[in-house]
Amino acid sequence: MVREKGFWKRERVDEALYRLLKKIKALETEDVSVYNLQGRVLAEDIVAGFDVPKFNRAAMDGYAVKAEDTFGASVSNPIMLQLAGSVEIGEVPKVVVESGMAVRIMTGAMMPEGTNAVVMLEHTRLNGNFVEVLKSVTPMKNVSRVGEDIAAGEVVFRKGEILQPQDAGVIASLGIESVRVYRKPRVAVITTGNELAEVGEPLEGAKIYNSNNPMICNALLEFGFEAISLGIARDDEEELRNKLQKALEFDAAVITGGTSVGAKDLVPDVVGEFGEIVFHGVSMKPGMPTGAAVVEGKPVFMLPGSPAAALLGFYTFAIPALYRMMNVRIIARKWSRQKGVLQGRIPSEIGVRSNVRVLWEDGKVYPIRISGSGILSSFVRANALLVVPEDKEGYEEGEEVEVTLLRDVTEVFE
Ligand SMILES: Nc1nc2c(c(=O)[nH]1)N[C@H]1C(S)=C(S)[C@@H](COP(=O)(O)OP(=O)(O)OC[C@H]3O[C@@H](n4cnc5c(N)ncnc54)[C@H](O)[C@@H]3O)O[C@H]1N2
Ligand code: MOO
Repeated sequence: MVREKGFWKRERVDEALYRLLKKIKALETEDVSVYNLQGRVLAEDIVAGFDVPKFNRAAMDGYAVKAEDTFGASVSNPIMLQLAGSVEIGEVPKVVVESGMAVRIMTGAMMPEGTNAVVMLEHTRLNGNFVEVLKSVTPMKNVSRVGEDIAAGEVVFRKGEILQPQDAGVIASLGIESVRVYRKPRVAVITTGNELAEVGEPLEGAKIYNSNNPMICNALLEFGFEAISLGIARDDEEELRNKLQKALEFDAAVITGGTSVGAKDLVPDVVGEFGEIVFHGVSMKPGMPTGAAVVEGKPVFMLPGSPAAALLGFYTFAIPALYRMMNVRIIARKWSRQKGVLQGRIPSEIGVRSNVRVLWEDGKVYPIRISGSGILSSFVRANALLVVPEDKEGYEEGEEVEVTLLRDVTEVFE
């Protein structure tokens, strides 16, 4: 059957997309190793089973001391403490420190019993068996305390997060080997047209090379989806049916070409035999003849053959629909620049470029309080980076700043 009826009724893009998304369900979930989580959508909340760090540990190289022993120490008034040994990193310290003693310690090592602060190496002088303390420390100074990064019982990640390298780091630090994520859609790509030749074949007469298929496969890879090229279907109903049947073994299908009103534009009719056409014809340029169907719950995208229209149709409809299959809507993309009003002052040292981790939410930018280099959770509590350049002394509360997103900002469907 040839339609040759034109697009008198064209639907708005957002309405067409809304109706399509309502008809798509999430795929099933699977357990994936912490080594392979990049870009996967979390299907469960993750709760910390224990405190991170699990023990008080040194945050600087230097000497573990009782802070009270150092009170009043200065360069002009050094306080002498007796060197009582050293703590090896990764080992439970054997020394018990009493008043008047200091123990050599490295960043990350467990604080020995009896100590409550670390004097940085730069603020000491070794003198035989004695350590001269040149600067006093307050209790817990240069100590990373139990649960400072993550507290036991805390919900560290919520379902619907698109996982990033820092998340894998935090998940591993909690001793979790694998997590439940949505399966990634596997998408079949068919390009239609009698004029198409596959790259590698000779180009004869009025033929052109099939550029849409590699383009769409790469666009799928760009977002981490699996692409399966089913090659070219000639403008023949039977051939289209066969290819579509094969495509339906996967989770979704993208077909380009044959969506318009010409005598050879068979795609909507053939797809319509298999399932429900949700829309066909949208008020968008280029891409007016774009359509989508749902067949056995699987989306089938009918993109125009014109390459630029095909790619725009793909980004506009296929990307949101494929993320819908992983139960999320993306509100803002990773690495995008966003504006927001700063909710706290951010000081920065002149001459140093400060990478301040912040939370960007509803047009507001919140500085993340704990952001030392050892605190990986700061990269999870934050979703954006505010760079203070070398020549700036920071930003004031209330200033409008521009941040770079460190993760996709998402919303869950179910
Ligand atoms: N009378 C009308 N004619 C057309 C209309 C219309 O409303 N009324 N719409 C136009 C618009 S807008 C577009 S877009 C195109 C889309 O047509 P189709 O989706 O049917 O695409 P084809 O006719 O198959 O091809 C269009 C164009 O793209 C080239 N093509 C196709 N496949 C590939 C491929 N895999 N790689 C590279 N290039 C490809 C094809 O050779 C054509 O040049 O229709 C207008 N016509
Ligand atoms: O609407 Mo078509 O502009 O050429 O895709």
